[in-house]
Amino acid sequence: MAKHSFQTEVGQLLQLITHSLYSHKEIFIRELVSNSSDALDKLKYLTLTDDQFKELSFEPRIDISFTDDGITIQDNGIGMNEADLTEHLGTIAKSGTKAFLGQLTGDTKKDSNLIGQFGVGFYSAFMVADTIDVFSRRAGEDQAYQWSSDGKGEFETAPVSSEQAGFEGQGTRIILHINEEGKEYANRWQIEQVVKKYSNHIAFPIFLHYDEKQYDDKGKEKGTEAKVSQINSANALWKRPKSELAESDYHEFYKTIGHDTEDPLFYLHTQAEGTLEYTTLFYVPKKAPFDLFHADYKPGVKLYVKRVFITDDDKELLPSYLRFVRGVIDSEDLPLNVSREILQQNRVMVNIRNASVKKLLGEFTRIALEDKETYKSFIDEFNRPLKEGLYSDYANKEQLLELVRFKSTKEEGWVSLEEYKSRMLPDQKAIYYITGEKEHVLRNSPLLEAYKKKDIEVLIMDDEIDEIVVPGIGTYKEVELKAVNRSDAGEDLKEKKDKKKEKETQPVVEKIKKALGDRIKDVRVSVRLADSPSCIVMDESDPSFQMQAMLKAMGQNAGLGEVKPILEVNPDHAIVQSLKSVEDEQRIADLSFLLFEQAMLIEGAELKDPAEFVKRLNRVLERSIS
Ligand SMILES: Nc1ncnc2c1ncn2[C@@H]1O[C@H](COP(=O)(O)OP(=O)(O)OP(=O)(O)O)[C@@H](O)[C@H]1O
Repeated sequence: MAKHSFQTEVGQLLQLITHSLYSHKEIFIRELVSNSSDALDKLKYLTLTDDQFKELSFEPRIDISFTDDGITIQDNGIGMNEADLTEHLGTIAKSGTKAFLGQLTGDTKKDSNLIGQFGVGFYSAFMVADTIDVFSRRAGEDQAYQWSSDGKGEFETAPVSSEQAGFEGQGTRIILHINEEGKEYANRWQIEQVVKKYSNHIAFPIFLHYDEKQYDDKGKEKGTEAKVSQINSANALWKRPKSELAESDYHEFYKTIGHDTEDPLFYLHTQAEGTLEYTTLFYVPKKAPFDLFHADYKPGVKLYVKRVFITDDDKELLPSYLRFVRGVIDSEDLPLNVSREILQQNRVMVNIRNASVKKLLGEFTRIALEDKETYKSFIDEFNRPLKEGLYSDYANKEQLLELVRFKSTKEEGWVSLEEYKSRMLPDQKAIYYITGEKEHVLRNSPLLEAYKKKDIEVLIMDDEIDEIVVPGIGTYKEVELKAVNRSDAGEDLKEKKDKKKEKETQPVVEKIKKALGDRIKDVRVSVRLADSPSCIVMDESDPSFQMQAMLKAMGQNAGLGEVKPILEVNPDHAIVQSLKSVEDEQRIADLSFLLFEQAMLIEGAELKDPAEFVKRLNRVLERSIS
């Protein structure tokens, strides 16, 4: 026997599973059955598309039986050789596993939800088993192998004979030597109930082997008889008429294909007939999948052709901004041997994809109108991917603009652009927004003072994607979107009297400009300030502070040079007023720099030279108390 150690993450995950999923022990059956079903799907596909497997006589099935100390689950699917066993049952292939494990809090309830989204798979069986033996033979290979482990850090693999494996041909047999926790499942009724609950609509038959007690005429036990019965309905759920399906059927099926412990937020079942015949069953999870923002996320939609599984690893079945959707696409018109490479150019596939996007966006729109509470939960989780759609799915931009939500200075919670537009003041020229990292910093920004005073609503955009997406929106129903931290948004606020003030304050502006020199791009008289003496804005053509930080983080700031802000000063503020009469160079410099540096600080920007700032501050303070 060859000894192997589990990848560190597997060890951690095993620990967590046993502690967090305690109240959901039964899911081990769902996970093992789902793995068997995947293995059958894979082999079925090969028998239809690969010459090497076309002759294979193959009646896909899953068998569950009992041994003296446990439960056995067997399938005649694709199987695994020694390398597969070591890799698939010794490591976790999912990207971002480390980051995921780092997110866990130690709070059982929260962690069990997170683990639900992560998908525990095979390892969940260690909740109910002291040791697990896996016997497997890969389709097309002669040698069978055994994998054994007690889930405590190591596992062993070895070649075995057909007798030892317990079967001829390809497939996998998993023997769970159950522990105290697992005992309750080692009977016919429990297994039947759990399989019906989660795996009724797995497309392959599941047979249960059990001993039935026999009685004589007098009702006395005379022995047992071995029986086999099929315990699931083995039809693809999505193919059944909607009228025959209850919400609970949809929900349990979701838990199987979505590997989730919770019900979905909502689902959408479409059976299209006509020029193209296909079925789609889409689910939106309650919680965002853990890998939603990982570049190598696992897609959630499986493609079938006439109920034959084709792929679950195609990121193009839906546009990437809808990658949180789980479910099934089943086409009657695609060829079975459609190669995954040409799928994207296939006319049928393109049509199904476009129609699916329309259907999904239509459903989101309906929910937004009819079920505010569900829509809020949806936006809480999926606002950001929807915003990605604004720049990646031009054809549906108008509809996406109605779906995305923002925070606002006028309302608690989420607001839509439509709501904003309906609240605009009669002479308001644009939809105003402010971008930045932290909501509370934005809400307290001096840039908002004039808008507050004039009762103009401003959208608060603290999601880092806003910075990239929103400037590209341009207009919403012919109303321009304008960032208030941009130089030209101030123009809109200007009134006649401001022109006069601008003129009067010009000498002060010149003084400050001279004092600050090349630290700033320009100094201007502000119309946006009410209480604060100064603020910082960026020139129309320059990237904002966050954009600069983002470019820097991505290593793309080379050639950008130093981007300088524009300083705006409040002509009515006492500090600015006082500068009119100050002649002492040092004092002009101190006050000018303090106006500039405080505006930087309030925007959350870093000061170039904090020590100098403190010296200046102290000079001014000293003078004020002497
Ligand atoms: N019965 C089986 N037949 C063939 N391969 C299997 C079987 N069970 C597991 N495997 C292999 O082991 C891998 C790991 O299984 P595991 O259940 O841990 O995760 P998964 O199924 O890939 O992910 P998840 O369950 O979260 O979707 C599978 O992807 C598959 O390659």
